[in-house]
Amino acid sequence: MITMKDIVREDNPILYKVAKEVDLPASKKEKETLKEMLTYLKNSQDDAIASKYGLRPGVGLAAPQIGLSKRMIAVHFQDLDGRQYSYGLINPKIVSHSVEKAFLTTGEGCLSVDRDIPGYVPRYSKITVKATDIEGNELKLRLKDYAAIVFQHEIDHLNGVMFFDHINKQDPFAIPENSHPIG
Ligand SMILES: O=CN(O)C[C@@H](CC1CCCC1)C(=O)N1NCCC[C@H]1C(=O)Nc1ccccn1
Ligand code: NI
Repeated sequence: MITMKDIVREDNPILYKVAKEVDLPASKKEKETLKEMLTYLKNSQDDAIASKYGLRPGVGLAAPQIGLSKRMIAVHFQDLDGRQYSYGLINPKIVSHSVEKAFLTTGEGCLSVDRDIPGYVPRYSKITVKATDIEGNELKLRLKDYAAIVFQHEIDHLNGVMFFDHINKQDPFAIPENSHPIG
């Protein structure tokens, strides 16, 4: 079972590497790991389990965060329209995106960052993601707003990019042009 001790923190160089593509079909071990990542998210959102094991609630997790430099992510959340997303994805790729941007009014955090870093994180408001799921099916997901933000945060981790890299250094709360707030 993945717990907070398995999650690497921002001083770990693995978070700044470009993760390697997974050779398909994924190995038994890779599939098992991806399932465990999804289970972490579900556990972390269950108050009883989260408090019992001291889990920080998360809606997404990328393999580098558990010390594995492989292109695998898990997401488990409902968007603001109540749409449920629960996926373990292999080699996710953003194949197209809007010009328009969006940002969470709360800013962002990260399970690998044990401090609050204030500021808006501008991201594309719409993206299309292609990936392979745990069963080996090719997926094409059209995502917008909160869902688009979560997936971009996770795919960034596969490219060694952290949420704070996107915050405007001069004015962290500057409203990016051609963008809209979420939440
Ligand atoms: O790479 C992945 N991560 O670092 C886990 C992050 C991913 C999200 C951050 C912004 C977009 C994706 C994460 O989930 N969080 N960030 C740190 C603490 C809070 C937590 C969170 O937003 N929790 C949450 C939100 C809504 C409902 C339930 N729980
Ligand atoms: Ni993160």
